[in-house]
Amino acid sequence: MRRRHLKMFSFLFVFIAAMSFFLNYNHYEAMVTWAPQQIVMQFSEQFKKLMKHPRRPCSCKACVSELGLSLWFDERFNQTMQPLLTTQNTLISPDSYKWWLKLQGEKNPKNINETIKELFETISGDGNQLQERSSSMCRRCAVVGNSGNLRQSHYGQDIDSHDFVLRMNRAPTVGFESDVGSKTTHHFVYPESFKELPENVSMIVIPFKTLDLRWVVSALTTGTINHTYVPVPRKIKVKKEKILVYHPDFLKYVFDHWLQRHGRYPSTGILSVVFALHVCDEVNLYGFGANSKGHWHHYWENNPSAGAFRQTGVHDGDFESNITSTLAAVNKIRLFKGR
Ligand SMILES: CC(=O)N[C@H]1[C@H]([C@H](O)[C@H](O)CO)O[C@](OP(=O)(O)OC[C@H]2O[C@@H](n3ccc(N)nc3=O)[C@H](O)[C@@H]2O)(C(=O)O)C[C@@H]1O
Ligand SMILES: CC(=O)N[C@@H]1[C@@H](O[C@@H]2O[C@H](CO)[C@H](O)[C@H](O)[C@H]2O)[C@@H](O)[C@@H](CO)O[C@H]1O
Repeated sequence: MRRRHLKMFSFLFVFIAAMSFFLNYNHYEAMVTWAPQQIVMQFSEQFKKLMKHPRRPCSCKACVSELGLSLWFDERFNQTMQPLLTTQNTLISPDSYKWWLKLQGEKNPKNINETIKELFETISGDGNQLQERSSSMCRRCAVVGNSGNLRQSHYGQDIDSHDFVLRMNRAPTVGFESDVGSKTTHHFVYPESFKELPENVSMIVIPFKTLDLRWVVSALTTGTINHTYVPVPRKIKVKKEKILVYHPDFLKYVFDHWLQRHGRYPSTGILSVVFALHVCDEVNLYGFGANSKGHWHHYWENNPSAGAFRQTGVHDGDFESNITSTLAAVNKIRLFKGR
C-alpha cells in the first residue's frame, strides 16, 4: 500500500513539474486554465515551441538572437563574434588585419601587438558589463542615428525608456531632449568625430587604423597626437574606465556578413546597429534615414557635406538602409522613421 502511494505521489510530482515547465517555458503571457482540453492544447503548443527553439535566450517577448525565425537573419548573424576588443581577445585575425590596414591607407603603421599592449596598459580592456547575458534578462536598446528625421519627432521619452541608449559621433542631446531624449549609456566615436561626454557615459572607440588606437593612449597621457587625416583633440577628459574599443574583427564581420562588401567600409550607424544586435535583446532604431537627396543630414545642424559619402563611395548608404529595412521586416528590430 505504501509503495503504491509512493509511486502515485512520484508520478503526480513528475506530472506537475513537467506541466509547469511546459506552461511556463516561455514568458509570453498565456491564460492558464485547468480545463483538460485547454491543458492538452497548451501542452502540445509548448511542446512544439520547445522542439523548435530549445532554449530562449532572453525574457523579452522576442529575443534578437533567437534563431530559426528568419533564414535571412540566420545567414548573417554569427553569435560567436565578439563586438569588443578586450584583454581576453587581443588577437586580430590575419585576414581582418590585412583588410583593416587598407581602410584609410595608413603609411608605416606601428606594430599592432605592441599598440594593443600599450592600449591595455592605459585602459582596462574589460567588456564584461556589456557582454554578460542571461536568459532571465530583457535588455532593451535604442540606437539613435543622427538623421534630420528626428526634428519634431517627439521621440525623446520613448528613447529614454530603454535600458541602453546608444548614440554616435557629434550628436548632442542638450537642447534637443524632446526629440532625441537625454539619456545616453554608450556613445560611438572615432578620433575625428570625438566629443566630450558626461561622466556616466561609456565611450566606444571605433578604430579604423592603428593611429586611432595610439590616439586613445596619447589622448589620455602625453597628448602627442593631434592630427590624423584632420586635426584631432590632443587630450580628452573622458575617464579611462569608461573607454571601450570596437573589435576590428567585428568591423570585418559587419562588412563581410552584413554589407556583403558594399561600400569601402561600414558607417558608424550600421556598425552600431549590428553591435546592438549582439549585446541587446530588443533593438529599436531612431534617427536613421537620408533626406530627399539621399544625403545624411543632421538633426542639430545644416551639415553642408552631408552627401560627401556618396561622392567618395566610403559607405553604401542605400545598401545599409536595405539592411535596416529588412531587419525590421523580419521583426528583429523596430524602425522609428520620424518625420
Ligand atoms: C562629411 C562626413 O565625412 N560625414 C560622415 C560623418 C562625420 O564623419 C561625422 O558626423 C563627424 O562627426 O560620420 C558618419 O555619419 P553621421 O555622423 O553623419 O551619422 C551617423 C549615422 O547616422 C545615420 N544617418 C545619419 C544621418 C541621416 N540623415 N541618416 C542616417 O541614417 C547613418 O547610419 C550614419 O552612419 C559616420 O561616421 O557614419 C558618415 C558621414 O558620411
Ligand atoms: C567623406 C569621406 O569619404 N571621407 C573620408 C574619410 O571617411 C570618413 O571616415 C570616418 C572614420 O575615420 C567615418 O567612417 C566617416 O563616416 C567617413 O566619412 C576617411 O576615409 C579619410 C581617410 O583618409 O578619407 C576621407 O576622404
